[in-house]
Amino acid sequence: MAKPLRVALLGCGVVGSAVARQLTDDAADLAARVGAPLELIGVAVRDVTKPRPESGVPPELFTTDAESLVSNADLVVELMGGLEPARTLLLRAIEHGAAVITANKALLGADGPRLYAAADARNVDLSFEASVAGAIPLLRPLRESLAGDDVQRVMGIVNGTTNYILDKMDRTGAALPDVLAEAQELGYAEADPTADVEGHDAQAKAAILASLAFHTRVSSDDVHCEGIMGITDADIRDARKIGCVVKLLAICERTPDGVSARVHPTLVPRSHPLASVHDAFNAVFLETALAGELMFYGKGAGAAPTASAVLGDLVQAGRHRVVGGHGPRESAYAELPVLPIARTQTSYFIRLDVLDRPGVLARVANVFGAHDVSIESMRQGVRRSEEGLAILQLVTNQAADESLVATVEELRKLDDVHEVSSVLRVEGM
Ligand SMILES: NC(=O)C1=CN([C@@H]2O[C@H](COP(=O)(O)OP(=O)(O)OC[C@H]3O[C@@H](n4cnc5c(N)ncnc54)[C@H](OP(=O)(O)O)[C@@H]3O)[C@@H](O)[C@H]2O)C=CC1
Ligand SMILES: N[C@@H](CC=O)C(=O)O
Repeated sequence: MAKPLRVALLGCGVVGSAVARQLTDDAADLAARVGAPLELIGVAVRDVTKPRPESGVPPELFTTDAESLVSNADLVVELMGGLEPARTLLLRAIEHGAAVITANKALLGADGPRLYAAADARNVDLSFEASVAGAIPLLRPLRESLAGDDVQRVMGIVNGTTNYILDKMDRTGAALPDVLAEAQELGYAEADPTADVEGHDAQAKAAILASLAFHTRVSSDDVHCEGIMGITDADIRDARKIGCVVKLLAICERTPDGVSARVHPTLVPRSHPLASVHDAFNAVFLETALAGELMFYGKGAGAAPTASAVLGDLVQAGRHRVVGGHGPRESAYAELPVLPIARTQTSYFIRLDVLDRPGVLARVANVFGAHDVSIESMRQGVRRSEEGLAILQLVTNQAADESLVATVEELRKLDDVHEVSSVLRVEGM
């Protein structure tokens, strides 16, 4: 057995506590797998007086001096979250030659290439399996197993909180704010849950996935993002009526013109495997040139599942310290253009409240035709006779998003249209 490896833990919240607990409870097995004991030398937190019995960390190991900690460690595990001071601390740890492990998708989505380059230059491991889809082994397959294949499409549910909320709304009819509170209590939501419900957490994960899948530089700002706060009970009911369920999807595509990445609420047919992803579970589909279709499924959030991914990275990085070698590198990449959402091919579900009068269907259809958008299906809903309105629910065939946006704009201006009451994208029909 080699001499102990010094581990610095930055953060001891939901995930950090579970990692610390496992480092103590499973010390002997982890040491055997690494080939050296993992010695926790300190845990950086904001408040050293906060009791954290669940972590099993002796009180004397807590510190607010994260900088000294990272300068003295062989392995640094960052579970604080946020951009700063996490970025500065990780760069400092790399500079000191420590291998770094992080679950911080916000930081990687915003500034991943800078960290990848720093780790490569210093020849140290930078591992971040837990940053996307929690416990699911997804990034290592992308970085290693599929390195010789061409990934063409990544489509998945990568935020546990919003899946928990949408699934609960679908299954129980509960209201969004009540279910969000539950997701927070269960430890799925980010410290600021707006990152979950407004789609920014999934946006950062989509940037990481697109960068790894297509070996190019995609940052969070390149990812079109819409959250779930606008999803209403009526949307959930409409989805049900047309045999769909609403999911927040991250979709990354390689096209002949470049790459695209987007996150938005999406209608998914109930027959599609993603429709059966319940609670805080995540699932990701990959379509590749050689392997064909692959699906990854598992727990995407929560203390223990996320700790599993972090510890996997820690064991691998520790092993490299003991026997040599290093994990995959990310600083060699193509500079592929990132396409705006306007040029992405997609389908829309549109709900219209129209005046029920002769010729209305033809006039509505003309608007679609004028923008080269064809209608896949149309359903006329219950007539609200006192207002003389009828509800039309239409699903389009695939078209450029800009044509679909223009179609909706023109529908809004049509005299026959009282209101465009819902617009959602559809995938997997
Ligand atoms: N929760 C989950 O299911 C998942 C989380 N992640 C990611 O893991 C990371 C940690 O998440 P989570 O455990 O939920 O977060 P928490 O908010 O529960 O914990 C954050 C911890 O970091 C400490 N901390 C925050 N800022 C500082 C600072 N400036 N200096 C020192 N310590 C600091 C906090 O200290 P104190 O306790 O004193 O406030 C706390 O212990 C995040 O990047 C998150 O996105 C990834 C996958 C799943
Ligand atoms: N808040 C995130 C936690 C994991 O990344 C989520 O809900 O998925």
